[in-house]
Amino acid sequence: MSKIVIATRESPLALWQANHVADRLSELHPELEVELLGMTSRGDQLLDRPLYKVGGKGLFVKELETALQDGSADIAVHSMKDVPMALPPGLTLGVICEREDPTDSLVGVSGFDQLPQGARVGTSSLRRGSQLLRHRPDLEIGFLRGNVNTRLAKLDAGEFNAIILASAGLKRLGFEDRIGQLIDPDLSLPAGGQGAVGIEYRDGDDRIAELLKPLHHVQTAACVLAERALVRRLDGGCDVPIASFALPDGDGGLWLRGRVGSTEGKTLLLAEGRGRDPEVLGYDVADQLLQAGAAELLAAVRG
Ligand SMILES: NCc1[nH]cc(CCC(=O)O)c1CC(=O)O
Repeated sequence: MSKIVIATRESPLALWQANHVADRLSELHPELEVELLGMTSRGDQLLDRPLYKVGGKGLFVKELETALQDGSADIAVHSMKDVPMALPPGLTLGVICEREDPTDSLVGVSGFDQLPQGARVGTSSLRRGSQLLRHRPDLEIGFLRGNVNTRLAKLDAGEFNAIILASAGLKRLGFEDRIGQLIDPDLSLPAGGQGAVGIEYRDGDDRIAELLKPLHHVQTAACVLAERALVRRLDGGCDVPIASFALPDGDGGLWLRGRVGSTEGKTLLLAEGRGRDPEVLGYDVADQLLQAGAAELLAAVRG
């Protein structure tokens, strides 16, 4: 009997996603033995500091990739938002599953108009903070990290008037009723890969590629490829204020929007484009942002 070992982080959301992949694999291949290998990542340990200060890139995936490289696991299930733009040699992100809701959600109040002047909103994402301050410069952005459940508990303990979380995580974990408002992407353009789950495995592992094939979602993969090409060109990750979001343009191509902001929300560079080749489109929109001064803005954020 053949077997597949799935490496996953142990946060409730990561476990939900890994179990979801495990369930789908068991349905597709009833004889397959599916095993989960839970691991703690550096990103789950260093919770007292913002990601951009502890070297955000790769903090959530490194341990999982090591398990793939040393053979203790066959696949790793990731939130695409957390996966660095450059993969280690010998590994591939061959499968991107169908995207859940890619938006950000406002939790705690039913809309931004419900927040009084100077209200405290929790998020440690520079991307969310920058866009939110542009919309409502009076708000105070408060430090908020930890897994989805921890963040909701901090809101409930009264540390914030409202918090912002990815809609996908809330929906997957059964917290849909906590969503006060799905924030329009025009107000908070999502991060590259947000809402999509990707599966990484050893390049050339044909047995695994064959088992996973039905989980791949072509349209999601094209969108995420374009979004990540943009972020890669800007040398960014989820640790910098870059938004990158693609949608099918209804004409067989993609519509990609990108934004780069300053942390205090005063500057927000916008660019967009349409095209059929996801990577070319991503680089094209990134180049527009670079021409508008994105590199200087990001250098100032990184300090
Ligand atoms: N950085 C943490 C992280 N990585 C992926 C998600 C949500 C799920 C997703 O985007 O697929 C979250 C939590 C959040 O941003 O609220």
